[in-house]
Amino acid sequence: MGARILVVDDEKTFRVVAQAALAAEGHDVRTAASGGEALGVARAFQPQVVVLDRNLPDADGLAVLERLREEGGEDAPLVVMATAYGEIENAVHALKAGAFDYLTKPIQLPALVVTIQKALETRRLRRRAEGLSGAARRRLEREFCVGASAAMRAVVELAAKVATSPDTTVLVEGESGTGKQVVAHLVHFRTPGRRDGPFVELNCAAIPETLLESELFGFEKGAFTDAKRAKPGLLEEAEGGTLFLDEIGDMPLATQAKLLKVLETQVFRRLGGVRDLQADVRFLAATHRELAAEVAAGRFRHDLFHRLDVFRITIPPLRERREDILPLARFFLGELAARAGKSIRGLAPETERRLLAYAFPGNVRELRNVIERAVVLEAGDVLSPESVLLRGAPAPAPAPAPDAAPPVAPPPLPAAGADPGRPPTLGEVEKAYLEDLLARAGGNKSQVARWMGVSYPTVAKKIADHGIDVSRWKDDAPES
Ligand SMILES: Nc1ncnc2c1ncn2[C@@H]1O[C@H](COP(=O)(O)OP(=O)(O)OP(=O)(O)O)[C@@H](O)[C@H]1O
Repeated sequence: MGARILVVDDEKTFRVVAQAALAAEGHDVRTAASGGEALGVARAFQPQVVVLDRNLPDADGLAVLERLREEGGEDAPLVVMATAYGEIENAVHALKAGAFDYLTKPIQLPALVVTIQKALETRRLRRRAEGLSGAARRRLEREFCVGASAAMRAVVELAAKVATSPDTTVLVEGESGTGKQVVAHLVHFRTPGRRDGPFVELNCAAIPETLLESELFGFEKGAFTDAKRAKPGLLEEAEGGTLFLDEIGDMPLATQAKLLKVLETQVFRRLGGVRDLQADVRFLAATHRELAAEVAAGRFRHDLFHRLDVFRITIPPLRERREDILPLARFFLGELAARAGKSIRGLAPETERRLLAYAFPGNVRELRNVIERAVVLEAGDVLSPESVLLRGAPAPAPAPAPDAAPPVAPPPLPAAGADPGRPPTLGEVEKAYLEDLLARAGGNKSQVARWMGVSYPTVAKKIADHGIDVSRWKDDAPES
C-alpha cells in the first residue's frame, strides 16, 4: 500500500525526479522547496516519511528535523536526511538528532526507494510492537487489583522500585495462587527498558528434566538424536525482555548449575553449540517453596539462591491479608459478570460475611474460582450467599447460626427397597439424614456434628459405618 512521503529540497529537478520515482512505487508524494514550506505541508499532509535536504535556503535541515519530531510527537514521520557528499559529520549529527537514516547527494533513485521501504517497514514494526505492548499494559492494569492491605501496597511499591533497574534479578515468593505471576507481569510492564520486549515464561516444575535445558538454552542441529534442526531457547526468545522462571525451587540441581553460570556471566551456549551468546534478559524467578529451607535440605544450590535473592518480593497468603478479600471479590465480580453478560451489582452482606470468614487455602486463585462459579449460579442482581460455595464451609440455606439446631425439616424418607410396604429402617433414615446434613455442610463433619448435637468422632464413625463418601460434597477444591 502506498505511503505519504514528503520530499524537501530546493533543487527543483530533484523534487520532480524523486516524486516521479516514488509515485511509481505507489506512494502519495508531496514536495516542498524550503524548511518553512516543509513544516506547513507536513502539518496538513501528515507524511509517514520525509526526505529532507540538510542545506535548505531558509533553514538548517537539522532544525526542521527537530520541529517535525516535536510537532509530530508519537506520530512524527521518519526522516531520511540528504547530506552533501563527503560531509560524514553532518550525517552523524542527523542520526544523533533522530533521523532514521541518511543518503549522500547526489541521491541515487534506487537507493532512495530502498531506504524509504526500510523506513516504512521499521515504522510498521514499531507501531505493531507499541500496539502489542500498549494492549498488554492496558490488560495488566485491568487484570491487577492492588487490594486494601498494607502488605499488598508494599508489594506494589517493591515492584515499582525494582522496575527502575532493568537488569536486577527478582525473586517472588508466595504460596500457590497468591499472585506471583501477576506480580511478575507488573514488574515487567513497569520496567521502561524491558516492557516493550518479550515476557517469556518457563515453568520449571511442569516440564520433564530432560527437556528443561533444551527449552532454556536451545540447541544446535545434531545436538541430540531428535535435533533435526537448530532451535533457539527461551533465553534467546526473551532477549531484551524478561525471562520468568516459575517454580524455580523445582529446578534440578544440574540445570541450577548452568543457570548460575548464565546469571554470573550473562553468557550461554545452545546445547551442542560452540558460540557464546549474550543473555540480555531480566531474570524473574518465583517459587511457592521456601528456598532457604530447600537449600538447607540440599535440594537447592546455596550460591544460586544468593544470586537469585538480590531483590525479594514476598506475597503473603490471602488469609494473612483479609482486607484484600472484598476488594478482590468485587474486582473479579466486575470482570466475570461483564464477561458472562450479567448485571450483578455487588455482594450481598451475608456473602461478604462468609467470604471474610473463610480461610482460602487456594488463595486468590480460589477466590477467583469461587466468584466465577457464583456468577454462573446467580440469578439475582447481587451475589447471594447461596451462590457462593466455599469448600468445607456450610451452605447457607436455610442459613442457621453455626451452633443452632439441625437446620432441616426431616429429610425425605429413603425408599424402602424391595418391599414397598416396609417402612425404612432406623439405619436407612439415619444414613439419609447424615447425607442431607453433609450436603448442606459441604462435607464439613464438624458442622454436621454440631447440628446433630453429637461429638465429631461419633459423626465420623457413623459416616464410616454407613459407607458414606464425603468427598463428593467437597467438590470445590482449588486448582493448584
Ligand atoms: N492482585 C491480584 N489482582 C488480580 N488478580 C489476581 C491478583 N493476585 C492473584 N490474582 C489472580 O489469581 C490467580 C492466581 O494468580 P497467579 O497465577 O499469579 O498465582 P501464582 O502465585 O503464580 O500461583 P502458582 O504458584 O500456582 O503458579 C490468577 O487468576 C490471577 O489473575
